[in-house]
Amino acid sequence: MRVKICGITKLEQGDAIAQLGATALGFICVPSSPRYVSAKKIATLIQGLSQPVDCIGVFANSTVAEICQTVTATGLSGVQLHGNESPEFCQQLRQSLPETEIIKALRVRTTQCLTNSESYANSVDMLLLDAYHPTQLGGTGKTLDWTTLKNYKPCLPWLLAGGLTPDNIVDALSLLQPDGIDLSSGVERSPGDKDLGKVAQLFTKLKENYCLNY
Ligand SMILES: O=C(O)c1ccccc1NCC(=O)[C@H](O)[C@H](O)COP(=O)(O)O
Repeated sequence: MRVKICGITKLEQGDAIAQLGATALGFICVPSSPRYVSAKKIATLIQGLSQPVDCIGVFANSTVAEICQTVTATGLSGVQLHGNESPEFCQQLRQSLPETEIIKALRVRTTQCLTNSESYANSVDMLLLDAYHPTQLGGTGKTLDWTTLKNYKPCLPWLLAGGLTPDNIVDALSLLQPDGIDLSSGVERSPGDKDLGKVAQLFTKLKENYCLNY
């Protein structure tokens, strides 16, 4: 199972989180976020990591040119689109960045969102389901209604996000079988400042309950 920890802003924390078992680190490229990191900073963070890990840049309603520029400048291995990007936009991005993983985040407001997720089948590699919030795009700490996802079997692999914590992860994974999980505020002290104790607790829970080998 993939485990993505999002909102990394400090090298020592990103490195420690990768060593604890994260398979992906997320870097927020949305300037209005308190977790925003510039392309220059992301490049430094990625270069400083002591072990290989997927490095995902999180964008919201950026242009193809802006995303390509950031990917080229940083060495990101993937991008997560967290705004209102259409399947056509994702297709265009894929043509411009054929080697880069593309994850489309859907902020689930109604069950119609889940049906619409099928329209991304040919334009992205993975889906991420996050909670809807009226004023914030992500990192809200708000959970999805997991029961509405019980029969969700999309045509693409998917990550469960939204308000996951070391305390609720076992409940979430006992109901759902995503291909991976994504956490941000549930493992931090304040926006962008990760709590390594909470990250360690998360991996302990995952190992105890799912026999994960890290
Ligand atoms: O985290 C942010 O500040 C953010 C800002 C703008 C767009 C996306 C953002 N985060 C995206 C993520 O992938 C978060 O990990 C995801 O929303 C889950 O966050 P949380 O509920 O805090 O675990």
